[in-house]
Amino acid sequence: MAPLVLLISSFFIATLIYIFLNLRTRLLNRHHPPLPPGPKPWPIIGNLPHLGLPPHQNLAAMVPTYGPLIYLRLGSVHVVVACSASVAAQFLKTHDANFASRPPNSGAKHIAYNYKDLVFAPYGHRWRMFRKICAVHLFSVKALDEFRYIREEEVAVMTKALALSNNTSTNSPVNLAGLLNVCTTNALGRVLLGRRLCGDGEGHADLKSQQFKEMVVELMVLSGVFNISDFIPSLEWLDLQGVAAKMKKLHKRFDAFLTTIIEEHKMKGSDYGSGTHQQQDFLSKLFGLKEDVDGEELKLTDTEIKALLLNLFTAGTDTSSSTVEWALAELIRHPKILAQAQQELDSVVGKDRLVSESDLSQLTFLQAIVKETFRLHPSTPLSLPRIADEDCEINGYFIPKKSTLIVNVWAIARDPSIWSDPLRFQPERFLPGSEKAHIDVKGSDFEIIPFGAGRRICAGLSLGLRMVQFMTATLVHAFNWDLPEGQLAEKLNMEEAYGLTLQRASPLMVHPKPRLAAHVYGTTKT
Ligand code: HEM
Repeated sequence: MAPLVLLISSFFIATLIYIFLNLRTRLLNRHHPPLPPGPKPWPIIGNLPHLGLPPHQNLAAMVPTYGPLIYLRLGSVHVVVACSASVAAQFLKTHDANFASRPPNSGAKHIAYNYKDLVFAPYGHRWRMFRKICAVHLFSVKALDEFRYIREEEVAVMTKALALSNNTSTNSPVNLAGLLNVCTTNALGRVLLGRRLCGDGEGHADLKSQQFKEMVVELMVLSGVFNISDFIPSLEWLDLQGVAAKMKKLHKRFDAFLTTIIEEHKMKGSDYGSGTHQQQDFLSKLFGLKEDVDGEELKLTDTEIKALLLNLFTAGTDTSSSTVEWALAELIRHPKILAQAQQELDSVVGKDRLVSESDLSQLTFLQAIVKETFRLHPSTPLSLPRIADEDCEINGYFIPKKSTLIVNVWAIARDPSIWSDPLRFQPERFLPGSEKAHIDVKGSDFEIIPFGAGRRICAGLSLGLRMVQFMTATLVHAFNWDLPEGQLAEKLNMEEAYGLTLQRASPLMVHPKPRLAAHVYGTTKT
């Protein structure tokens, strides 16, 4: 009986909230400029049914009807969606200080240690401290250069695994995403913890690493769900989609994993490195933190350390590896572009060694390919949401305090009023002398903002960009690419699966064919 009473009273409360919100909206519209246009909301649930799957595509489809600034009411929450570069710039540049925090959500509560992390920390002291620590010890040019050898070693391991896959008698195709993910996770693992997380990097993954990858994928899928309880808090106790229960279970697994890592690390001591490389890993640096040069307190608790590691491993692996997978899929579909990129690489690097990170600045065409991939396949198509601290006005529309801001990065980068032939993969548009030659992906050109923009722009932009460019360059340079027998390049499935990150609906299965001198791959004795 009790659950029925609770259910009825929850709906009663939700109905009262709905009536109150309707009244409030009318009152707001009387004293303020109007809210932005948007589809008519349903009672109680508001526009939740309008989101559909995948939401970034459905929201983009609303632009011709409502324009580039759309208002939705999701349950009891005001939501505004920015779907053009100029509207995004209004929010993330002109009014960025007002949108510097993230809205409350079940993922932050149940998975990210109840907002004790960096990604969901409210704008303030803890967030600044996390950003400062990461900026100095992980993402500065000095830190990136210090750990360059690790990324180069891990990419070489992946290259060897791909070359070896070509020698096997089974002739089964390789799941490229799997190896790319192992590569990014191990490169990050060695920088953060001083050790690999996924087997040996050559595809012989152990059970633990398989479980870790599954946890990251599950986190992305759960974080991408529009959880009804986030929008109708009175229904939270019902957990209608079962999302909270799954999140709590996942959190327990992550926490056990991270607690073991921290305890093992404390026992092992802080020194890491071999041969000429004697750097301390990031975790050891975190343990040693006390205060910075300005005397500001920078000491982190164990919970904060686990929350930060959780952020870095989840935000920093899948995003980069899936972007490279999309890049390769586009290049396989466009053999002329692939050949042109290989020509550039051969002339800069030659055929007697692998690409090194120091080559990247000379690879203009390769960089254009990476930009074009970020344009068509941004790894977080709806970026990460922000929340309005105060009421404000954008383009003559009223944006109420506590509105959630969604920036449709995916739609902006396909806007036909900004991009010519927007659905075509055309890296030349970014080459010197072309229409978009000066456009970059680092948050100041709002036509293409795969890393977001403003104060909460991606903390790992410098690493993510380097890693994507480096892995793409290596794969293009070291191999020609065949599809499994019977599959035609022009018919390659380019559908998107839905999650917080933009995965391919069907993983890219390939046969890599080495094209450099044999000794380069490390599979033969020189
Ligand atoms: C292809 C690579 C990547 C892409 C496309 C990407 C994209 C993004 C986006 C769109 C945001 C939200 C920005 C906003 O609110 O405006 C974000 C935030 C974040 N990213 Fe990335 N990311 C990538 C790689 C990385 C890497 C390698 C790391 C770290 C190892 C990382 C760590 C973070 C963190 C910590 C935040 C939260 C920042 C904050 O709230 O202050 N990301 N990323």
